[in-house]
Amino acid sequence: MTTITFTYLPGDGIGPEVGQAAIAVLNAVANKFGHGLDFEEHLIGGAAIDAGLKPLPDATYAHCKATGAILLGAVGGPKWDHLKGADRPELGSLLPLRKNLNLYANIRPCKPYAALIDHAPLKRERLEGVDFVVMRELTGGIYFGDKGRDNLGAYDECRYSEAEVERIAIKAFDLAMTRRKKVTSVDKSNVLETSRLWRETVIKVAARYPEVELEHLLVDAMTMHMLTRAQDFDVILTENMFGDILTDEASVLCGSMGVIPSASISYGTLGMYEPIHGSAPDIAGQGKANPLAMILSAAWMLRLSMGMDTEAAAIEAAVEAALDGGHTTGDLGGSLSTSEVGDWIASHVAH
Ligand SMILES: NC(=O)C1=CN([C@@H]2O[C@H](COP(=O)(O)OP(=O)(O)OC[C@H]3O[C@@H](n4cnc5c(N)ncnc54)[C@H](O)[C@@H]3O)[C@@H](O)[C@H]2O)C=CC1
Ligand SMILES: CC(C)CC(=O)C(=O)O
Ligand SMILES: [Mg+2]
Repeated sequence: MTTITFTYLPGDGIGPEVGQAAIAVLNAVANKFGHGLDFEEHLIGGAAIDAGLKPLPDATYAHCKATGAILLGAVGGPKWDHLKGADRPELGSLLPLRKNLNLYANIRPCKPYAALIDHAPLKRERLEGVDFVVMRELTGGIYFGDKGRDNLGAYDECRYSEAEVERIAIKAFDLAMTRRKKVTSVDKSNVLETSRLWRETVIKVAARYPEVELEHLLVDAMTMHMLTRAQDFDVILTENMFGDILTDEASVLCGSMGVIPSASISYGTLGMYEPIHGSAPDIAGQGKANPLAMILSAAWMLRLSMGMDTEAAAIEAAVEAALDGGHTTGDLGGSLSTSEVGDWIASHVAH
């Protein structure tokens, strides 16, 4: 019997709500395919702080390292906003987890579901045929630089080494080779030195992939191109902060923040899987959160960390069926609660 083994980190806000829905779906997958399900739930972020622990408790990190497969909800929220530096959930738990596990490649897909095209706030012709993936660098850049306050004000340092740019570029080009063979690299090389290094390095890596078309765009213009000619993109390669911002924008093409999953990977099967959204304090505790991004993240965990393609595909088919049938939360125009959507998908997987 194969066992689905992972670390479950519900975190804060809607994290535990969408997490519970994903666990229900994973239970259904385990039953349907005759697998064991072995996961431990650990504290992270504000939930850990409230329990009197560090934002990333040692036991949490140790278990993540041991299983090498992590399903995370979200961390942070207004309750912990008064905290400073590494005492904050975001800086003290999520970022070190990504950095210490060397999860440098964050993959975020944008392929609007047919059932949602008329729901999105853009015209149908802007959305039909859209199918791109953002390859976001995740362990470098401004989020990880020296930061602080001094007598002049405040500062956040942005650094990238050539090796950091090269390895994420290789991931993007390798992915493009399995798709439509186009990489769009997004930077701000008209102003930033890190972006100049980024562009030079991407050009060097591109020389090793003669079949792949390479396009460069500046990030400010990219925010416009993404809404006006999204069909032109295949793999979008970008640094940490630009990828963070551009993928929230991509959620507009997909109909909601609640439908885009992500995988954070490096080498081998190690991976952390999480929705692109945050803890959504404005809707937390109300059963309104859309669990699809979390459920799809669980599917990616099965596929990328455990090689369970069939099981992942079963979840993805159930999500598509839920959307086709209108079994959705309010953000997508439906009337179901978070757990009702999770249960609907779990029962679809079970049949
Ligand atoms: N990976 C993580 O743990 C992340 C954590 N955060 C943290 O989350 C907190 C809230 O940040 P925000 O800027 O409000 O971003 P957010 O992504 O939590 O929410 C932005 C908007 O999208 C909506 N939304 C998000 N997820 C949704 C879902 N599953 N279903 C329906 N609607 C959804 C929210 O209601 C809100 O209106 C902050 O403390 C932030 O630092 C933010 C992003 C990622
Ligand atoms: C703490 C943030 C960097 C998390 C975030 O917004 C993200 O990874 O999308
Ligand atoms: Mg973000």
